[in-house]
Amino acid sequence: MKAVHFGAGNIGRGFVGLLLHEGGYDLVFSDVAPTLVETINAASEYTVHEVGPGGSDKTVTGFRALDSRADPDAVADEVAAADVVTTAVGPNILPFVAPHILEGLARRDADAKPLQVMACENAIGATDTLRAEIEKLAGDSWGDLSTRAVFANTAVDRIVPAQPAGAGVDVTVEPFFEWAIEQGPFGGDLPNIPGAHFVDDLGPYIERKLFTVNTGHAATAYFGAAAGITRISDALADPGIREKVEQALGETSALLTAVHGLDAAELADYRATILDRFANEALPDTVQRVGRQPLRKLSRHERFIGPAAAAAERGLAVDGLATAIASALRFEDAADPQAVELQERIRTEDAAAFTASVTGLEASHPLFARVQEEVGHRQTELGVYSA
Ligand SMILES: NC(=O)c1ccc[n+]([C@@H]2O[C@H](COP(=O)([O-])OP(=O)(O)OC[C@H]3O[C@@H](n4cnc5c(N)ncnc54)[C@H](O)[C@@H]3O)[C@@H](O)[C@H]2O)c1
Ligand SMILES: O=P(O)(O)OC[C@@H](O)[C@@H](O)[C@H](O)[C@H](O)CO
Repeated sequence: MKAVHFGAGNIGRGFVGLLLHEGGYDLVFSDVAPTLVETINAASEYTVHEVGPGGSDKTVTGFRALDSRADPDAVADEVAAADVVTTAVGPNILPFVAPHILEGLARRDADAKPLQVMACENAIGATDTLRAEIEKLAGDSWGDLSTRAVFANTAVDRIVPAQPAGAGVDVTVEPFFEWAIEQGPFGGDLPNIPGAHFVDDLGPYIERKLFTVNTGHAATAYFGAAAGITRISDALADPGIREKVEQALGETSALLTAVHGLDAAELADYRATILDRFANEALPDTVQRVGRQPLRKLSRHERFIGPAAAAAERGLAVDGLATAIASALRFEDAADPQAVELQERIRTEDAAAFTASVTGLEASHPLFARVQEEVGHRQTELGVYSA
């Protein structure tokens, strides 16, 4: 069995690649970073170091890597002959992966089993987004090609920090992981991924994950950055920060109970487990990595505005989420183009226009005025004019 995985970065090697290897797949990584591709091809095995309570080392073998910019032809051939294709490139990169999958489907034997495609990104419906990109590119030819692949949404959860320079292909990760996958699209012929669980309705799983793990993580990062803290575990060790993160997560849990009927006591346990994971001192994770791309994180269906908007529509509390959003508006990182753009725009756009374009909220939405108010506070703090 063969799996082609796009994005040989942190989660690609430290989670998706590891589980596919354990499931018996030969692994072909496809990436656009030539040095990373070379380093992977120079190694015959790599180690996934799980650090923290219960962690152990896992060895991955049977892999190689391709540079999809230098050798798109080889990537298409690998996709044509693969059983599974996965991605972990970032939701904004999916349009650049789509042409490779489409070309692979065009070259695929029409009698072969359908290719099983799963995007493993932190976003609701990421595989649907990838499929839509492929369909758009294919145009009229999609009618024939669509039978050559099945597409399943997934929710992946494992914290994989940025790896230190010199680590080679090895990856340091937390021991915890969870991978939930929609099972309907496979028609009973499930991919062999040990430890993954297949579910009928992914909606509650992806929302529970994104609006708890990722809301709490990003809130910890932005509160931590505002306090001059670098490590996520140090940020959460600050009682004032922890209290604010817990307040925001109390609100997202109330929403998940209201929308999906999730049990409040089980959600409390889930939150406690997650905060323990953030507090893992053995994991060298930073507020810069977790807070990266703040414009994406402040967009309409993401970890802050998504749950806060839905909560406001139901008349549920949003004070904790609004405080986290206010902190996100203060995130600065000269090495992160979105953080630079965020700070530039907050200095130059009026509060209402900024709120509308960054969050995607309509001015009439019950959350709009609250976010606009936080934008105004930030502008006052910066001494810039707000209309
Ligand atoms: N790191 C985590 O803890 C974690 C956990 C769950 C989900 N995720 C999600 O996984 C995705 C990747 O995150 P990451 O932390 O591994 O990031 P990363 O930056 O470590 O890895 C991304 C990789 O994608 C490669 N890439 C960029 N453009 C590409 C292209 N066009 N084709 C192929 N490869 C390309 C990059 O070179 C890089 O190696 C994101 O959507 C993230 O939200 C990350
Ligand atoms: O990858 P992002 O930028 O969407 O979010 C940063 C982190 O919160 C994220 O990578 C987590 O570590 C991960 O989602 C844990 O499963």
